[in-house]
This record gives sequence, structure tokens and C-alpha cells, in this order.
Amino acid sequence: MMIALSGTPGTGKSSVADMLLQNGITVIRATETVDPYRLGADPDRDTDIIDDEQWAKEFRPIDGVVEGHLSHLLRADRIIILRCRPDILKERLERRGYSEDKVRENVEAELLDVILAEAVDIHGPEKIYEIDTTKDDMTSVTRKVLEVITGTATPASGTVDWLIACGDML
Ligand SMILES: Nc1ncnc2c1ncn2[C@@H]1O[C@H](COP(=O)(O)OP(=O)(O)O)[C@@H](O)[C@H]1O
Repeated sequence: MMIALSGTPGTGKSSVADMLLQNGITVIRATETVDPYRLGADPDRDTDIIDDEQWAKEFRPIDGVVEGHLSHLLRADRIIILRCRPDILKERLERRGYSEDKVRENVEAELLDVILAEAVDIHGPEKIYEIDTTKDDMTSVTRKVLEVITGTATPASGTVDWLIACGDML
């Protein structure tokens, strides 16, 4: 079974993936597989341009977790979307040293549910497991992710509404 672990940068994918590895789960980092699909750099957005459609099409399915903000594009069996309230996400990204523009771009994407909407569009809601990481520590988030992996969690999407919580950030 292939499980995608996606979410806006800063929502905690990489940290959770580290804990999954400690729990003996097979984890592939999507960023380590995209090199052949790099189309160039986008200096304005301080990011690489990836042919993500081709990457998703050619990705050989694994039995384990694929971690990364493109992983929801894969033909995965279950899709986990980590979420974080935009004001807290902003703090996490600023602490990471992201530029002001990059922080704003990611905070807006989280505020507007961009990754969740893409995932629901591709897979339908029954494969989606949205997990809010705003208040839970990494151990609790990892426990919830493990519940998805073992099949004891119930699909959930649309469980957060950041526009009500912090729409004035727009
Ligand atoms: N549940 C959490 N609670 C508090 N801080 C967190 C949590 N998850 C991640 N962080 C912190 O947020 C930052 C981004 O986490 P990271 O795992 O790199 O996110 P991503 O891989 O989604 O970009 C890191 O500094 C990490 O320590």
C-alpha cells in the first residue's frame, strides 16, 4: 500500500517522516526522486520548476510512505494532508529563514486549502486524511499518521477552515 504524506511546506511532513522511519516504516522523500523532472529554476519564487505531472505518471509505486508536497499527485491508496493554522505556519517558515515572498506564498496556499483541494479533486474525499498539526506535538501527529497507515483512521477532509480562523491575514 502506498501512502502519500503531503501538505504545505512547514506543516511538518519531514519531521513526521523522520519519526515514521524510527518506527520502521518505509519512507521515500519525493524531493529525492524529482531530479530527472527538473525543468529549471524560478528565481522570482526561489524554487525549482518540476514537471510534476510526468513525475507522478512515471513514479513506480512503493509499499510505504512517500513524503513531500507533491506526493498527493501520486496514485496513492491513502493521502494524508498535514495542515497548520496560517499564523503558526508563518512563524515556522520565518524561523526556517524563508524569504518574505516565499513565506507569504506558502501561508496563502495553506489559508486557501490549495493542496487539500488538489488532493480531493484527484482522489475524491474517501482517500483523504487531513491532520491538523497546529496544536499537536510531533509525537501526537505521528501517532495519527500511524493510524492512517494501519487502517484504523477514518477519512477526513474539510475539517479545518482557516478563512474563519484567520481570513484577515489575506
Ligand atoms: N507538530 C509540530 N509542532 C511544532 N512544530 C512543528 C511541528 N511539526 C513541525 N514543526 C516544526 O516546523 C518546522 C517545519 O517542519 P518540517 O517537518 O520541516 O515541515 P515540512 O517538511 O512540511 O516542510 C520545523 O522547524 C519543525 O520543527
